[in-house]
Amino acid sequence: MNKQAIHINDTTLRDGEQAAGIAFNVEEKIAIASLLDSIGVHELEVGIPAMGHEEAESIQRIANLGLNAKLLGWNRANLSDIQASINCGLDRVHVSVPVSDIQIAAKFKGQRQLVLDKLRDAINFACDRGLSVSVGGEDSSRADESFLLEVAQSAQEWGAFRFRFCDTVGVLDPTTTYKKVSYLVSHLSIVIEMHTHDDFGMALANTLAGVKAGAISVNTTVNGIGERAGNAPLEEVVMGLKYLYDIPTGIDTKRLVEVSKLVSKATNFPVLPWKAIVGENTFAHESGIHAHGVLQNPITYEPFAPEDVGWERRLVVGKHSGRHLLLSVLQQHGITLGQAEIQSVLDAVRHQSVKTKRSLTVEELLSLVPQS
Ligand SMILES: CC(=O)SCCNC(=O)CCNC(=O)[C@H](O)C(C)(C)COP(=O)(O)OP(=O)(O)OC[C@H]1O[C@@H](n2cnc3c(N)ncnc32)[C@H](O)[C@@H]1OP(=O)(O)O
Ligand SMILES: O=C(O)CCC(=O)C(=O)O
Repeated sequence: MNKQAIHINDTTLRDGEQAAGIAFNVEEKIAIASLLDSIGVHELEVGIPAMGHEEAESIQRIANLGLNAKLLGWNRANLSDIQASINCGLDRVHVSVPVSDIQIAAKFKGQRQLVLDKLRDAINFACDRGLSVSVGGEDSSRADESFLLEVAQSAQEWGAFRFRFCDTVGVLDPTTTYKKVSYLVSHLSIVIEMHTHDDFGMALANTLAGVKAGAISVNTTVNGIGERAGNAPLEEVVMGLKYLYDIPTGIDTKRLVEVSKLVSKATNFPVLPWKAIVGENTFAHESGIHAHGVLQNPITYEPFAPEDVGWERRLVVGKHSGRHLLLSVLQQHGITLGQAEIQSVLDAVRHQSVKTKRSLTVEELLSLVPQS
């Protein structure tokens, strides 16, 4: 596999915000864009200029920040959408066309030729105005492969610099993704970008499979927010590339938790504790056997060091804890117990944990230690 650095095009501010129930205000969009830029994300899909009003204002204000990241506006294959992007001060536009017959029937009267005509007009309009044009094949995964290739090759010929392969309803698995993306890569000279959804929990796996097949740009969202089950999470893609494929992104991974917290607050949706990379349990150890291993060597139960993403390791006492963890925690508080005493504290910990349905605080643990 080619190990060239992968380009991250984060769409938290476009597809991420399309999640039902999420609506960022201007200040939140600016704060998210600025933080993503400061950790080194290469490109930001900042929104949909054709929505007008507050959305256009936030895009305009982000464009005026002078960020290092390239900024991209999402557009339908409509000249008025592209004009709205220009009016926001963007010089890079993404033009989306439906490519599966299911989508073409719903949007373009079932006419494949209309897809090509509208795309050609949109690319010409944008290129004539000096814009860089990225093209997206909506529902690429369910499209007829020869028509998908025809659209992508036409986009390349008309001047697009990139083609986005969209698994719009998240129906691919990694093997199929690899085959489909390899086919496109072998017939195109422009960059292929992956855009995946998590309807079957495959968004990360399919993004990585696309990279393996030769895609060198990927669409992500912070915490995986996005339409329905969401998109490929930024934090998972960056850490997956780094540790599973040894592929650099140049992103400051130590701030991924900070980014996750900002976006979680702005969305008003909490991150689940067991969410990969950024969930608060990802470096918490309670179970006896795990804690025993981690106390000897953290790599027994951690794939990488917590500091790598901005977390700290937590050893917590609860229902599944064992003697070694208990002894270690108590020792930190100057308490040494014998075998019989430690077993009775452990029994009390289990009882209290079930009663309160959570781990114990240190104070609660200490209160269970018999006074000598
Ligand atoms: C897979 C994706 O995520 S695609 C991105 C989807 N994102 C969103 O929809 C969020 C933002 N959307 C919006 O604010 C609005 O839908 C707008 C401003 C884009 C359009 O709003 P409205 O004019 O009210 O139209 P509405 O959303 O009801 O319908 C969509 C229209 O776009 C057309 N359309 C859909 N996709 C495309 C496309 N790729 N290129 C051109 N036209 C398209 C539809 O056929 C329909 O056209 P019609 O009005 O002539 O029937
Ligand atoms: O960019 C496109 O073409 C569509 C992107 C998208 O959000 C999707 O297909 O899920």
